[in-house]
Amino acid sequence: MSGEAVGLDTGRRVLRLGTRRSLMATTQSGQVADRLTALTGRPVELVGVTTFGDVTKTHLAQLGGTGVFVSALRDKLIEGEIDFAVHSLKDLPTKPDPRVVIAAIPPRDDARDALVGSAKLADLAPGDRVGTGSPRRVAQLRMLRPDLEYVPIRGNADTRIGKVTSGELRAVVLAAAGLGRIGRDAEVAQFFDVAEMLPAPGQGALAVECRADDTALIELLAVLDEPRTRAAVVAERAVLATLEAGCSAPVGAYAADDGHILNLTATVVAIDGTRSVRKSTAGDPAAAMELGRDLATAMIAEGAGTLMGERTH
Ligand SMILES: NCc1[nH]cc(CCC(=O)O)c1CC(=O)O
Repeated sequence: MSGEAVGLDTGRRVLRLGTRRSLMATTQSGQVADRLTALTGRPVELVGVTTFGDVTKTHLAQLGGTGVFVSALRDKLIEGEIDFAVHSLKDLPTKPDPRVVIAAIPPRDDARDALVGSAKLADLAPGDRVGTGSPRRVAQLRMLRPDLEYVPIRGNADTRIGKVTSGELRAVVLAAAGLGRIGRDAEVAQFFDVAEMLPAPGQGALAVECRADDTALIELLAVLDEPRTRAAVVAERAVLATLEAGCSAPVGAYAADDGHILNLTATVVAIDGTRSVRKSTAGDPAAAMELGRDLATAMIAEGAGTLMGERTH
């Protein structure tokens, strides 16, 4: 989409939506843009932004910090070059940035992890090589299949799937939502039930972010918010924040409501897959934050902190 900005009339000018340039990012940004235009009549223009996470060759888990995909978009927001941004919620650091607000959390896509390859996990042969760059996935996969070889990989989903096609790896594990967004979900051999492989907190959900002082836009973007998804991801992220873990920690969490009660399950798994702490709880969606925080506190009492500590040297 494109169009002329109309002076200072914030009620009319084209809104600039900053997006990473990957197919996954432009697809999810485009969907949010179209939905916003459909609901409000406001035209939206996509503005491509290159992020450090897109150009670095460093393995993500070695970057040490969270939010490598996020900071470049936030910088553009603060500089006023874009009006809002769409992030994969699981890439957002739990530490709030006072300069920005999450103005909306749209309805969640598929939260599950998926195996791309020629066979289901149970049907792979001992020693088969499975690619994933995520300690959370490796730790949980090792619990299910300790006899496979787990190979750290990075790059966009296309690159990762290419390693299966080329025969370098037997399978790779990716987020189902991302595969759907790039039109590769037909290549999935197995969707992991959330009970056997807990997703990353916020997986499959998006965050629509704008400047904290842009009250008119905050009000406009609220039309995209879905309270049920928001409650679920608030609970999941409260687990992560209370555990003081980042997006590369072996922490899984998933919450969903049954119409009344929010059910939350979370796990911390030692990276070698030999030990884990896993707990579930349920409560009022209006108290999602406390639900997540209290569950994490109970997990820490059962040794979750020690398990996470063992992933670093
Ligand atoms: N960390 C990269 C990332 N961030 C969001 C997604 C997928 C989409 C989502 O979970 O919303 C992915 C790729 C993956 O984990 O396979």
